[in-house]
Amino acid sequence: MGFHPQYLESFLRTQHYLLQMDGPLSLHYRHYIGIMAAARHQCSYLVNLHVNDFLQVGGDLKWLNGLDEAPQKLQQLGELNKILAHRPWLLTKEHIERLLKAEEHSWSLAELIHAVVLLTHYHSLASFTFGCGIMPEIHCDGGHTFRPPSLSQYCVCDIANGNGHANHHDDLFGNQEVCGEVEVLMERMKQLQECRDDEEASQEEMATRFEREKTESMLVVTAEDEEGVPSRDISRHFEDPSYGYKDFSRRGEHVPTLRVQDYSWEDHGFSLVNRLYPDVGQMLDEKFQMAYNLTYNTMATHKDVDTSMLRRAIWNYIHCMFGIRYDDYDYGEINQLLDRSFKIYIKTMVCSPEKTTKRMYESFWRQFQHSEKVHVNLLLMEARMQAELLYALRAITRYMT
Ligand SMILES: CC(C)C[C@H](N)C(=O)O
Repeated sequence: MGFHPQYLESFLRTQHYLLQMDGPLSLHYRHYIGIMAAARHQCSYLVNLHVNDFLQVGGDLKWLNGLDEAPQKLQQLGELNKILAHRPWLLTKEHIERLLKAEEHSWSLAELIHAVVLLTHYHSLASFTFGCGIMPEIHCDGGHTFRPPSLSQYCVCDIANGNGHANHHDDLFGNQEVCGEVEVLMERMKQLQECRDDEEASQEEMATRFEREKTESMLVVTAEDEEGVPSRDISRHFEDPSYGYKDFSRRGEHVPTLRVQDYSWEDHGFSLVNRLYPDVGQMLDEKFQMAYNLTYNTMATHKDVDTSMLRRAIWNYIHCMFGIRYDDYDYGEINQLLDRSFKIYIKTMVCSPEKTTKRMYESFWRQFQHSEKVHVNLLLMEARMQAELLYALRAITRYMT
């Protein structure tokens, strides 16, 4: 994240507030919820971090044996954790009610909002972590080091010699298709910009385009079908493998549409969070805006480019996978701007981040900078967080009214 200091600041401020500052939940609960959320995606890196923090603030070692050794109140959060992580559109006010009316194990509304924000924060942070190839340290289970792809263009000998340019590797990477990738993309953006003005699609046509993109996004195959090697670390105790994104995408379940007109972060979610957990709504809002608007006006080596169309396509594609529709957006643009290998990366990173591979990371946008790929990861992470939050907050609103 250090590539994007402005964003990093906003991220750290929010995270610090959620974990350390005054809030409805006790400190060890906060870290434990972080562990639960990261474990949903088997993210050992984040699990390890929060296990340490959990113990440091006096958390009970026993709880780390698994959710069933934690207090009933936390156990009840397990269901919400699962649904939020994999099929948030299935959340209903009944789920909320069960948490709020559980007699002595009840959650207060404020506690629940705090928990929901933590869960969505750590689900999406797990996406970012895997998306950037961050692994536990080399001495830990599942750990190995990460070499930035930009380095892979160089020979170790070049670096040792202080020879920064990949001269003799140019032919290797210089095949035609990869070479023109950025220019082709820029040309498409230009064309779309021009067409926008003279051709208005009907409401129906726009709705059809959304549905088509949503259905297609479900069919994007994320990873080789083999199951991952079960990890031996702590996260296995929390994870219920019977429930994942894959289950429903395989069965081709229908994802209902949430129209942003009916429930949006700006008009609905934001004020609900702010009312129940002051300041956090504001911080999240700033962080979303920061990620959405962040630009350096560059495309690989090209400068002074307006990239808003491309960034919007990425953001809206993620929301589209979650069934969230913006009536005024033409989803036809997505197919023009995001190619297959990019979609595979996006879907894997957002829906089953633990399946992201180095190869997937390297296969998309090969001419772009490493920092630009991290930038993509920020967009994916924040869009995912907002999507999950929207569904959780909508269920809470429905319960309250
Ligand atoms: C994600 C990238 C397309 C972002 C681009 N480099 C920009 O500064 O806007």
